[in-house]
Amino acid sequence: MRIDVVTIFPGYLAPLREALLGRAIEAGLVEVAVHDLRDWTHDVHQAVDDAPYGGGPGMVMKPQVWGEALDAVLAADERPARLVVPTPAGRPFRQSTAQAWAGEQRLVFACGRYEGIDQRVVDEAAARMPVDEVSIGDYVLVGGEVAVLVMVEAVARLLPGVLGNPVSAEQDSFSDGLLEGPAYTRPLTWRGLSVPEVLRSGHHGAIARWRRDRALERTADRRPDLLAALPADALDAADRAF
Ligand SMILES: Nc1ncccc1[N+](=O)[O-]
Repeated sequence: MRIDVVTIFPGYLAPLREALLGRAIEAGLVEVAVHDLRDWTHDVHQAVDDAPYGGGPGMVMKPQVWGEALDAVLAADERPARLVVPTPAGRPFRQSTAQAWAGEQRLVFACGRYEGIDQRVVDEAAARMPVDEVSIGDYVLVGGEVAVLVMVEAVARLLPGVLGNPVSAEQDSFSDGLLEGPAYTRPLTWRGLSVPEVLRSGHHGAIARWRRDRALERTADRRPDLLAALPADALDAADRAF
């Protein structure tokens, strides 16, 4: 997969080259190219924004600059691309979104700052490629760069070979619609607190049942909305206690 990010703060995306993702890039599992939007300005001030039509606070990013930038970035590789625009006004980004995007050959992220990007950039792009305006949460960040770090990590870890043990991608929180329950490792007792007996029993059936009960309990407590959204057949008789 090739990932391109267009931003006025390329330095914000430096963490993409660290750790897990850094190794995936070195292994050629994913290519990442970060582009400075200002490279496509032509004025001495390298202006990327202007006052909003209709008035109101803040500035809107100019369509001409974005149009030239996206044309150039898209032309750099013939693989079909999906354009992703992080925005608080977007559809929610979920694990299912990450799973869907993991099948893409190319993702191009357009990081908006200020009050966003002139809508015509998205509308014009949508005529020639899939475009997703997505939000990582109901709070307002200063720009889309942090959201891109979140989304790239969520997608890249699903790519074959990126995670050491791929099974854990399936057993993630959300992959079965429930939150993950508590996890424990050595020592057996720590500051007077012991690991639940069942996890040391070697009885895989009981362990699986205990883990599901803890996941159901935690989901009912912290995310009742997820429990309510589960398909009817997702809960078996033993689950219905929650
Ligand atoms: N929440 C956000 N705030 C600003 C830009 C992007 C955002 N997002 O969630 O993608």
